[in-house]
Amino acid sequence: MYSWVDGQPADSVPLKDRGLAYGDGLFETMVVKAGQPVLLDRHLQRLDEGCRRLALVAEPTVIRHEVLAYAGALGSGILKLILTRGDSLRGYGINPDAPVRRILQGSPPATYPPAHAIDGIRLFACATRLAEQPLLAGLKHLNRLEQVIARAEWQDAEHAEGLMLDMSGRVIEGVFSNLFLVRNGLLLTADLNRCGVAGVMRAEILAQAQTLGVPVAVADITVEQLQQADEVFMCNSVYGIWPVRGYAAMRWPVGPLTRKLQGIVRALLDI
Ligand SMILES: C=C(O[C@@H]1C=C(C(=O)O)C=C[C@H]1N)C(=O)O
Ligand SMILES: Cc1ncc(COP(=O)(O)O)c(C=O)c1O
Repeated sequence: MYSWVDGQPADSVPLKDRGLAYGDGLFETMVVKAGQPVLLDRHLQRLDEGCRRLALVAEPTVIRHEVLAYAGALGSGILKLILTRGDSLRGYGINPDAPVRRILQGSPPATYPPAHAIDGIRLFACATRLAEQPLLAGLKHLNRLEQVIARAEWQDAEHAEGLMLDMSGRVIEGVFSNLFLVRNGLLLTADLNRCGVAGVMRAEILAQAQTLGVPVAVADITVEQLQQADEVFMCNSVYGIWPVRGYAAMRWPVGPLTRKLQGIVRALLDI
């Protein structure tokens, strides 16, 4: 399906686009089912927060309207929304008059091996560490070189995802997912105030767990805590939940809370 730029069919952006020059922008990747974007409100909420923190002046009503129209035309698949700070001349200085650019791209539904969700995955131990930058932490901004470098660390099919630590050795997230662990009935995910992307699926899982009455915590996670976990799983807004069976020499069974949350998320994503 054709991409749209500022609401019009297009397959290119100007060379002066600041998303290209500096990664000056944000993106959202969402699943579309029967013409409807799944978890749209959460995606738009994160985008709004990103716009606020980067001082990007976007038009939320126009964006929502355009995403819904594009999703309707796509039918089912993956919708990627990119916002950039539009055009500027050479140099970092912002042109306050340049309108934010909206890019919408559609692709076919994701085709991950069903075994990832059924049997669980092994995590590659990424050597690439996440740098701490509270100004950007949590945002899904366009500067994703850490993830690009980390994803190039492994090519084998044994590892479906990689685990990333921060510079201090805290367990943060996957290369394209967030991490949860379960220990003595408590569901724990990493504090993302220094680095990491605050995933839409992570937010949904925290909310669903609270509805189920499961105690949840958002806190720093050490490698020792990971080792002692009863269950570990990864999540993102496209594949839902993948149980984790192994990381380095650590092993975990696929546990009951992982399966329960997986069932809820599968129903949401219709997978
Ligand atoms: C990097 C993108 O999106 C992320 C990756 C996935 C995925 O590969 O499953 C899903 C959602 C996002 N977390 C992208 O370019 O769309
Ligand atoms: C680094 C990183 N962490 C986490 C996620 C999961 O985010 P979401 O649940 O919004 O798909 C992504 C997806 O892009 C990501 O790139």
